[in-house]
Amino acid sequence: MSSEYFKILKNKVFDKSKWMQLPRDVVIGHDALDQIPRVLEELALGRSVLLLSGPRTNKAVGDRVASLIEGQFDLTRHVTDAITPETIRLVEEIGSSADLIVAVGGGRVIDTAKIASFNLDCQFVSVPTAASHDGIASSRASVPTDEGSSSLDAHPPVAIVADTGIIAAAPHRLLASGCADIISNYTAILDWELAHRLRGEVISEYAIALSRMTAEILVKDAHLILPNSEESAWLVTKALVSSGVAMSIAGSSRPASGGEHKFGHAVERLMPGKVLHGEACGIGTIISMYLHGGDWRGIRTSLKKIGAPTTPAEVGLPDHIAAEALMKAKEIRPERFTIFDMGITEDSAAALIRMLYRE
Ligand SMILES: NC(=O)C1=CN([C@@H]2O[C@H](COP(=O)(O)OP(=O)(O)OC[C@H]3O[C@@H](n4cnc5c(N)ncnc54)[C@H](OP(=O)(O)O)[C@@H]3O)[C@@H](O)[C@H]2O)C=CC1
Ligand SMILES: O=C(CO)COP(=O)(O)O
Ligand SMILES: [Zn+2]
Repeated sequence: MSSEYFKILKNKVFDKSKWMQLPRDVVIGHDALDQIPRVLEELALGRSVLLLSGPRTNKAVGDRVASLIEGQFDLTRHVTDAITPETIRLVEEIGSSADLIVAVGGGRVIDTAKIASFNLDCQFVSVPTAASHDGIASSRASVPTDEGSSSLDAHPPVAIVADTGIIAAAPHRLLASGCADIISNYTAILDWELAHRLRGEVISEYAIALSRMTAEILVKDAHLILPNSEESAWLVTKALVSSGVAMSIAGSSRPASGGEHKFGHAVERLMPGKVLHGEACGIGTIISMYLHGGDWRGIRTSLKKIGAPTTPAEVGLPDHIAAEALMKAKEIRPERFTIFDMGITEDSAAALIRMLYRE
């Protein structure tokens, strides 16, 4: 092995063209939460655990996880209610002597743990309480910033424990949002291939194949995705893990995030907290697929079947904000070339919103 390889190892700088990081243990199923003590013992990373959760999930699931591991591990708990540089720094302070962070919650909690553990040089375990996003297993972390850059290099969880009972009991809106996050892989891939043809951007055929296959399986099984069903929770969680692995293979979020995600990030900036991540990305996928000349009606049908919103109005987003988000999308992470960089104007953005969401 080259000396460069060792230099990379020593400095913990991950050259994503050479180095894929993947989760080690993945436990998905009924009562999976009960496996947490065993998973932590087998990881043997130390006794000091920071348990991180969100305001809602702390009571519902955080308390259960705490009761399973306290006594066996030296436990500190913290509830985080947003993902900002400040909230991440606070987690880093509280967790400065932790051997491991256990993140119990939605995407914001998991991403916070991902970044804090990466910066603290310790591992984290992902305990999703909802199948609402494909960051469950990914090595990327999404953070809104003023510059518009929203995806950071981090590391994947060392283990994932996804309890299908808990995920099935979460509001269906969250599960549908996770499905929409997966369905958006279709246009993310088209954007990546476009950037490859037009700009010579390097693509990963393996990451593309896995990402596309994940979306295809989900769409094929759309009729099985129902509220309050552990089978549905299991299907969607597996898809989210698979999509996260595609990102790890790519070394970027490219196979799962294109123009539809930039639109989603723009919506989040214009109306923070109004629309779930996957919901906004799903709505953006319809426009992106239309512009790519693909089967945008098929995308809309799949989203509807799953119970995900297909129009800005359904999520309380006024048309003019949706049009503004479409214009703003290209300012977000401008180095990521997508179909939305191909000449959208204010007039065409407004016309697209009117036409695609009124039919
Ligand atoms: N790193 C990556 O690769 C990816 C990252 N993301 C990021 O993830 C985030 C989106 O994740 P998402 O989960 O949609 O949003 P949030 O983490 O904001 O969660 C949405 C809401 O759902 C609540 N919730 C979670 N689980 C349950 C449950 N079991 N019962 C009731 N309520 C529950 C949360 O509670 P609480 O208040 O307790 O938090 C929160 O209020 C975004 O920041 C996005 O950018 C998305 C995709 C990929
Ligand atoms: O949401 C993601 C994939 O679903 C991650 O994408 P971003 O890199 O756009 O944050
Ligand atoms: Zn996403």
